[in-house]
Amino acid sequence: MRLDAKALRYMSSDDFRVLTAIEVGSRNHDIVPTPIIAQLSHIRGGGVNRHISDLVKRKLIASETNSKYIGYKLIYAGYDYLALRTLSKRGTVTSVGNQIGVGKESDIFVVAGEDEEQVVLKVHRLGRQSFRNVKNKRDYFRQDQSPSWMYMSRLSAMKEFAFMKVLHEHGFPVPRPVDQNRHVVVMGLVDAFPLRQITEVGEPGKLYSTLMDLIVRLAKHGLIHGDFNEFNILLQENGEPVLIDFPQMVSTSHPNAEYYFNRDVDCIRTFFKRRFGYESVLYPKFRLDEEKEFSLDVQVAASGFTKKDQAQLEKYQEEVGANQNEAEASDYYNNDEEVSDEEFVYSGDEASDAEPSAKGKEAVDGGDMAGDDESDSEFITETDKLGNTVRRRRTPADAEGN
Ligand SMILES: Nc1ncnc2c1ncn2[C@@H]1O[C@H](COP(=O)(O)OP(=O)(O)OP(=O)(O)O)[C@@H](O)[C@H]1O
Repeated sequence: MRLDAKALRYMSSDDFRVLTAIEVGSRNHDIVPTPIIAQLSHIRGGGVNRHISDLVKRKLIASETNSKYIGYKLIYAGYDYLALRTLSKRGTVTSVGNQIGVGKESDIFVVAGEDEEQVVLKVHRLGRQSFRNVKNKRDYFRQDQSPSWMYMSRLSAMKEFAFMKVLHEHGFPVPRPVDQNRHVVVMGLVDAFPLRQITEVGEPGKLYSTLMDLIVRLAKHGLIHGDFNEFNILLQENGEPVLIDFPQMVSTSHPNAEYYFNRDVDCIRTFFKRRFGYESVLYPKFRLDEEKEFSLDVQVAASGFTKKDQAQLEKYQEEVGANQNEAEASDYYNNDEEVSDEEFVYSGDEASDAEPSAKGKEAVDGGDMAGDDESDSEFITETDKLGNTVRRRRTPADAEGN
């Protein structure tokens, strides 16, 4: 995935007006005809054609023909540009740096934020891993009938940001929420390793209790993570966990709340047994009569991420099987073949019906998802300050011997 921020500088404000006009026009048109683009961008005459062909060349939009006319639509990169431009105007992103992660449905970058501080930029890309699973995928492409992938990615980013905000405000260990626009979330950079990469901890019992306490504390606040596992928990050097990803977070009043709660608990139990040989007879049980301290689920709904949004995302997750436990699903994702971003068109049509699939986490995590294979030279196993054995990706600093 490319997120070539340098190219932002070479975009004129008219280029952006045309790009924005296509975004706006997409609400009512599968493919936006040139006269509408001219009208929405207020660029008259031949000017608009020049900008359009420029944007096509830069692969920010794609041209498409239907039975009546030739029109244009945004593709991934174009949507990225619009979000980046907004974030940079707000000053929450000042330059784009390196990609540090590829999730199943996101790309993660470390970028400079306000005052040059390093922050994480997460670009949501719903649909990337799931084309082959979706039963009614055509529905997602027809904007007039149901949400497009672009829209779903935006909802997913809104959800992540809304939850991160309320959780952060209530002292939960999550990254600091910085900003959100379209399908992009900006958050604090957490200096930690995913639990998935930790092969040994000093006191597994202590960490186990901390994590179970976190599950219970969330429930007391009206929430269930729904995907509480070694991929979504980062472990800091002081031994404290940070939750980074909550795509499936649901209210404790959700009809399947008990199932999700138990699955979170089981995930941790299974992981601790397998990875650290640690087992405990003590583990939390779901209790609806639990005295709720807060109803964060209600606060999230009030924050702008509505119940309707939540329901739409849930429908999507059911369709693609995304509410499958991530650890169980990892083998499946590893088998996906690589796909180029250009092939992935958001709204649409026949052309987007090809089946691009996940790059999968392996693009960044190396062989990690496939198992515990330590032989990958992309990775280093070392001991951190707390005596935990951790496995991490090699950086240029390692090559320089720093
Ligand atoms: N705030 C952060 N600070 C540091 N690293 C982060 C942060 N957010 C994400 N990462 C890194 O990026 C990786 C992927 O992030 P995340 O789990 O949010 O993406 P995702 O698309 O939801 O991935 P998946 O669904 O495959 O787990 C994480 O495992 C972590 O290594």
